[in-house]
Amino acid sequence: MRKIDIFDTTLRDGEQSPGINLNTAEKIEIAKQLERLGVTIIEAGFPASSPGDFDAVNKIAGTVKNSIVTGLARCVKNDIDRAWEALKVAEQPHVHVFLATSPIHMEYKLKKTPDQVVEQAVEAVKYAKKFFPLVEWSAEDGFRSDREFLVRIIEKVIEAGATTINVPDTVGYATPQEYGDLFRYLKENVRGAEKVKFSAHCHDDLGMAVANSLAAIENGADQIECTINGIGERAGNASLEEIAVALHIRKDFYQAETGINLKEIKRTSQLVSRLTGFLVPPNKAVVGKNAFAHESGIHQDGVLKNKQTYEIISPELVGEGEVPLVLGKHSGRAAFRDRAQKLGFELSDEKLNKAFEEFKKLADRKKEITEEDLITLLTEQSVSIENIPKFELNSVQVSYGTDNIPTATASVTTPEGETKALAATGAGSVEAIFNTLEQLVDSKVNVLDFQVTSVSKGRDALADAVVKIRYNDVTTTGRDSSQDVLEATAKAFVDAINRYLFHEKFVKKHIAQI
Ligand SMILES: CC(=O)SCCNC(=O)CCNC(=O)[C@H](O)C(C)(C)COP(=O)(O)OP(=O)(O)OC[C@H]1O[C@@H](n2cnc3c(N)ncnc32)[C@H](O)[C@@H]1OP(=O)(O)O
Ligand SMILES: CC(C)C(=O)C(=O)O
Repeated sequence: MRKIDIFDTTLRDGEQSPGINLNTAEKIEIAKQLERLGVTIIEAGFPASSPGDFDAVNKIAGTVKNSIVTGLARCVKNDIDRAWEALKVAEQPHVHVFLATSPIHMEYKLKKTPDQVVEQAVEAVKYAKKFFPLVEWSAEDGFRSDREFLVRIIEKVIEAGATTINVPDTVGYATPQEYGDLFRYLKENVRGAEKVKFSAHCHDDLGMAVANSLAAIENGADQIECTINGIGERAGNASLEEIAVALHIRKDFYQAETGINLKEIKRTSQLVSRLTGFLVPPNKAVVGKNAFAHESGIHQDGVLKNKQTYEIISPELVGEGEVPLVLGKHSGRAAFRDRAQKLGFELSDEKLNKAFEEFKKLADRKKEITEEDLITLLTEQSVSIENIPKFELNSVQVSYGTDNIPTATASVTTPEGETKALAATGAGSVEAIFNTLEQLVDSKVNVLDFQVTSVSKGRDALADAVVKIRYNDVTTTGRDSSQDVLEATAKAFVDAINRYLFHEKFVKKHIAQI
């Protein structure tokens, strides 16, 4: 297995994301977590850029012991001096100097000829070498640079003492094949290439940063520069977590390992997200909330039979806790049964099917089915009155307005199989429902108590209604739930009547026998 060094630049290039501004304490917290994660190098900042960055780099250099700490510097003496001031306390002082090598950057940005750029790079590396044992030199916009010029300048900076050569795709323009090919070309054509590490640094403008980094590895790169959650300038950098996990899962193909403690990945991602305020998209590979969540019935059925049918990464690998199967509108019976059993419900097939039908109806209307929703649905089925002719509520409709008399219309199927519909008014919507249903069950019903509570949180929460009645001298309590408060109320009322029927048919008989 080849060892690939992970150079984390979350605190430097990552912090260049518009909208991110970390203070020293936050940077130290992230650096300590990166050390736990096992990255080889932490780029802690750009010491010459501000007193705050200087302070953060200096404190991190004095704190972190198990990863190399580096800082960025232009090919300018003052930048290198500031970097040395900040980094001299480090265990293995390392500096990262850079200079652009593409025609467009040299001509328009630096306003220098290629010869002047070579001279400036060499001088800077020589100067840095006076202080730092480890000097990385980056050819900024290296991918868009002329290959022969790259070979020339890289040979010169190696002679000047550079220990790592970084060839960035600064603007995220490369394709994997081209970027890989560039690494192969440089490794084959640069004199002294075997004396240094070659590093890749990719941006995600075309969404290819990770693919390009992996292509560089296939073609001889020894180090990858990347960030947690892929944050960074513009569309960001290559995601550290994706690269580390890809190399691990496909070690059969890449034959390379990073030394990253994969179990720390989730925690690191969450910390960076919290401190930067950059939320991780739910569908983000490896660290997204949905990265291990299976929602569709066919997938869930497969996963229950054998996880590997649809899961190439186990959540535990990256320190993610157990991820329950998502129950939603695309789920099937297998996942529903599995969750019901995990929640401790032992339902007959008939009751389970009934609960599943209710669940599907609810899932069509509700974005997220919570555990409380499921428990409510399953409890209803587990205590439901089976095998007796009973009332079924077919529909209920309420007309309400602040200036109108509330009117409810309801339709029920009676225990005898007859469909009846009626309308009645009331002082409020609930009373109108009760008055209508009372007429449909043909006898006086006293409502002794009535309560509605919400089962879960949010504006689309399920409503749970409880209605206690006195009906033909028997007291029963009905309960039902629905996303709509009034529908839950009507169903709970009908449930109370059915419990009376159950009482008459079974309980009374049972009492008479004793
Ligand atoms: C690809 C990358 O991500 S590179 C890193 C980018 N990161 C940053 O720029 C963040 C920190 N930067 C800063 O705080 C500031 O830009 C500073 C402190 C570095 C410099 O600030 P200023 O002195 O005001 O210069 P300004 O940013 O306006 O322009 C950059 C200057 O550096 C020059 N320069 C750019 N890159 C390099 C380099 N690698 N080596 C030497 N000079 C460089 C530019 O040509 C320009 O010079 P000019 O002023 O003579 O035209
Ligand atoms: C400083 C260099 C490595 C950089 O960030 C880039 O080229 O994107």
